[in-house]
Amino acid sequence: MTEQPLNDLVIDDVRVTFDGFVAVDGVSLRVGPGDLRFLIGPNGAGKTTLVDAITGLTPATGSVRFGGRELLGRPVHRIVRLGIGRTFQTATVFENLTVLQNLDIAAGTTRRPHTLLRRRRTVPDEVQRALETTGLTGQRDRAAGTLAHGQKQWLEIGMLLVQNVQLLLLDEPVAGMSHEEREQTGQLLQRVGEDRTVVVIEHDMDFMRAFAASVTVLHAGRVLSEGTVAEVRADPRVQEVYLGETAVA
Ligand SMILES: Nc1ncnc2c1ncn2[C@@H]1O[C@H](COP(=O)(O)OP(=O)(O)OP(=O)(O)O)[C@@H](O)[C@H]1O
Repeated sequence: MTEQPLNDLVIDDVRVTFDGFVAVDGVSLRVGPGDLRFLIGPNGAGKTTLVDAITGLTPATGSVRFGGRELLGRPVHRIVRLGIGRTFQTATVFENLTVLQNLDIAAGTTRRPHTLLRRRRTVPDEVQRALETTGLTGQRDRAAGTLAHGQKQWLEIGMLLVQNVQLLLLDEPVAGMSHEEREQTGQLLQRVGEDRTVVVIEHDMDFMRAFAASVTVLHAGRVLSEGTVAEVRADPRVQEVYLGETAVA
């Protein structure tokens, strides 16, 4: 096995209930670095709730381990410190600050607030690498609020990279993007996923088909199917669930 077990995400029998309603009903799955796992499923399947459980936003039972460490029961900030980061459907960047300043703040550099706002000659290595990986080098002095929609999402991913995040959980990263932005985002996720563990919640089946290395299908809080894109597309249970929705097959 070439995977580093240390950075495997191992989810075992996770359950989340809201006032007796079971939103996640005993989900188990495993994702390793180098994989690009897409988490798909109809509305209400439990995808976001599962990610909320992993990141400490909602209480859950069972076990979620990353790098061998149990995450369930830890507060959000401690989970972040273990190298776990997520994005939401709407990018959360500081619109009035430049791309560089956003990355600086995410990197937690020790500069004081007033010096953070000043332009500077040297850029820390991890910030430079994040600019290059996300293709934002040419935009570094632009206010984040003036970026195109896709660029804001890439900046948000860059903000996770400078924090040395090893597990990225991305919620519909290409929603609202142009075709070209989707292609670029897919390539970015492939680069990021080469040596990190990446889980992408997605409704866009074309994007999933083009870029997923593996797929987990959730339905009614449970894992319905799992495998390569071809395997889940061929699964009659998946076709049944998606009948009348976006065609998977
Ligand atoms: N805080 C909450 N309180 C009560 N029910 C909730 C809460 N959060 C989610 N749910 C319910 O849990 C179920 C799973 O929701 P979740 O948002 O995880 O689904 P999803 O697969 O992410 O759907 P979508 O693709 O529409 O975002 C839904 O029936 C939802 O209504």
